[in-house]
Amino acid sequence: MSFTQELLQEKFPTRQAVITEITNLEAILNLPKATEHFVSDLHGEFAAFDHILRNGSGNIKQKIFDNFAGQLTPKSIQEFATLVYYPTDKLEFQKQQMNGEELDQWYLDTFSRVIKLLKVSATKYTRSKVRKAMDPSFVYITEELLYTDQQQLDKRNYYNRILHNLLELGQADKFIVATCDTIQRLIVDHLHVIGDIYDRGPQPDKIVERLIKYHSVDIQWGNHDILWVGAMAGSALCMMNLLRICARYNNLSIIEDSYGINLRHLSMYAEHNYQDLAAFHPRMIKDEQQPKESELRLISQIQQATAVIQFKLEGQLKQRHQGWNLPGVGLLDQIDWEKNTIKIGKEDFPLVNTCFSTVDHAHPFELTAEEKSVTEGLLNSFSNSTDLRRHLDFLMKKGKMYETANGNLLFHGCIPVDEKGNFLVLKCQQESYAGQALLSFFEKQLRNAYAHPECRDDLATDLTWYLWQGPLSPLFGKHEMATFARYFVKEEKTHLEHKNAYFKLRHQEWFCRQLLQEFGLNPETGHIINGHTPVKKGHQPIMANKKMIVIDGGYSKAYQPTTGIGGYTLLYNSYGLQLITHHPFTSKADAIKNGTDIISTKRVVNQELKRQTVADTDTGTALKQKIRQLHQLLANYDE
Ligand SMILES: O=P(O)(O)OC[C@H]1O[C@](O)(COP(=O)(O)O)[C@@H](O)[C@@H]1O
Ligand SMILES: [Mn+2]
Repeated sequence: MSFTQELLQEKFPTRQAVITEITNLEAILNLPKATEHFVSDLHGEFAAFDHILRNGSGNIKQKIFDNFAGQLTPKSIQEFATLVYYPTDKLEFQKQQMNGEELDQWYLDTFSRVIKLLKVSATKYTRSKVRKAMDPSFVYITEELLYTDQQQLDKRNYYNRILHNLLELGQADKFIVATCDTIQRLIVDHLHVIGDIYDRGPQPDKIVERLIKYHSVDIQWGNHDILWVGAMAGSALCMMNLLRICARYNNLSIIEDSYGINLRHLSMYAEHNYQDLAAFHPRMIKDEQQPKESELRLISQIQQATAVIQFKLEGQLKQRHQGWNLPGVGLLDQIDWEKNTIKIGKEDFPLVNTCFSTVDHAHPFELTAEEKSVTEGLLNSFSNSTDLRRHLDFLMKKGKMYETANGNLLFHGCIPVDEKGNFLVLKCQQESYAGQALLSFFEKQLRNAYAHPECRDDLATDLTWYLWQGPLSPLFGKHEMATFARYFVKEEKTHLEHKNAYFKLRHQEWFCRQLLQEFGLNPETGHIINGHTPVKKGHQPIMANKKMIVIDGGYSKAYQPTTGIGGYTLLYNSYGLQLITHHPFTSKADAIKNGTDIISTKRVVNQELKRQTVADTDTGTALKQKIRQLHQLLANYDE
């Protein structure tokens, strides 16, 4: 008997136990496929993300429509939906609007509604799974209410008694909140986050905290997430990039207040060595409060200081890896200090907005003693931040370079290819990597770097930075990042970042099919789900005869003028795939008070010919395998 068989026998020691388990698993196979939810490029926009999780991208509202149409007015439907999304706040709001008998009646109506909604949200799951999704203190009552047949008079009295008791014993609010939470929990079974949780927006830490508590999630890393992982893995270059971006988006409080990393030394150093330069003021987002003048100055100084350290460290890295093709990186040695020009490619360009007083012209990549000590101190503080480490541990645990899920291929950026669609090859230490192998190579190196934060100048640590902006990085997908030129050169042609051929080819069905095959998926039924590149106004997120879906719709407020919307999400339920377009999120207070929902349109991408069941999913494949093993075990038991 194999080891697996022995384990199974221990768990199911009698013939009857095996038969019960087989029956149970067979029943699960016939349940409808549970709903998967896809989001991407959250970029620190916690409130919008939280709202989308709460409303299940419109799934909750849809269930209310389907089950209460004709019984509730559109306004009551919206109010009920808001209660399910934000039960605690909506209850408070409701209690300010009503009292006495009117309020009691509202509670009784609400009890029945939430129970009915819970019932329809639970139909796809086994009783045991539904029970696990409940607040333990209300399991007994909820099950009585869920599975009681109200049509029988005796039972109806019993049911009503429970509801009245909840009210009389002061448990009404707690019960409603618990039930709404369970509905939210059941409405989506699994969440896929296709990268870029971090940078630009104000609260990536709250997003990660929410994900840690979420019932089922996987993450495909984005290039911005890698900056943070890289910083924790000991890459000073990743750390300087993320600090520069935090300054650029006026988000330094994430570092100080959320992650408890003291920036005093950096601020003092920046104040001493840099002037106020408007080109380094933070990018201001519409509707956001302007910082005070003194704050603007300090942010500008910090952005300059971190940018200059970044450019010096880039030069050092370029010297360590001369074989890596890195245009646009470490350009400080291309400056003609007399003429105040820089050579980019073959041309010289005048420099603007310069802030190079700490650069030694003879050794432009060398950090000054103070830059060294600031950098060293910051790296240590990053590594000592328990919350940051906890968050990044979670990203490493739940994250991967790519995921295959129920026939679909999920990754943040691209698979680097040439114009004909051939996979580009990365050579590293006498080995060559391309296609799927390239992604696996990077993942292995990243895990290695993260496991050894004490090694700061080794290949694995430098590769974490390469993932951020290297030309063959699947998470980046451009030939270079023109950060230096965008700060210091006016000519726009130096700012161009050419996208990898992947981004043109992904419009072609044959190409997407080839990629699905490369990752072992069925090109007939699979889809590729991508983030990373905001879908511009007037462009289509669904491409290649529906084989490719790009869901970066711009949660990041800075990118909403480009996309013209508030973001996309994707739902994959038993009927197929639906793409949801969201309006920009206003605020939680607006959602509660005015019932503002942000769903704009829902588009069916793909409709299954036959409703999908668990048997058609990855879980189904695993269950069928288990059923086969149980049948083998059954043969060992006497009848
Ligand atoms: O808009 P900003 O802050 O200047 O950032 C632009 C930079 O961000 C990048 O687009 C990378 O970030 P994304 O992954 O969000 O696209 C670079 O290619 C580009 O240089
Ligand atoms: Mn990205």
